[in-house]
Amino acid sequence: MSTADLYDEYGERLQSCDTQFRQFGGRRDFDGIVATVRCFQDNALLKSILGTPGQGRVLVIDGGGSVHTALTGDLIAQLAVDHGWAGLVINGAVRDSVALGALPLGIKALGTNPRKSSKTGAGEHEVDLEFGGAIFRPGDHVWCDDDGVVVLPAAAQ
Ligand SMILES: O=C([O-])CC(=O)C(=O)O
Repeated sequence: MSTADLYDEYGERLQSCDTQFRQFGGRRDFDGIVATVRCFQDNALLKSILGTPGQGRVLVIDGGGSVHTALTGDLIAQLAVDHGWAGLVINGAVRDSVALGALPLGIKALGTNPRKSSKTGAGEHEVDLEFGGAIFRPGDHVWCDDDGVVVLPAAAQ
């Protein structure tokens, strides 16, 4: 179902994220149960999460809107594919964008930067995130397509 059709069905029970993401993955329509991570210019934590079974979930990554460093490149995205993740929603940047477009993974992000992120592991996993006027809680359902990113709270399902 498209995000617009979902909005028509659920109305304001559905949250629509105002952030104007770009599409980078080889899958433009993707959805799944939300997992979350918050990290700022550091991608060791999200890499470790994407190395665990995704079971069709979407990892929502709040990088604080920074496009100063790339939070994901082709190696981390391939790790996500190999572990069964449906997609990534990144409030931050990616790199290796041409290679990302060839992967069977949804990837929404703000933009690109070739600069690497640090690898300290700083960040928080499975916390509630808020950006673009939407709240992403672990266990919610998120849908993404060319029109946007919408979230249905687990409580409204
Ligand atoms: O290692 C990194 O920081 C990200 C990266 O380039 C990749 O996933 O290929």
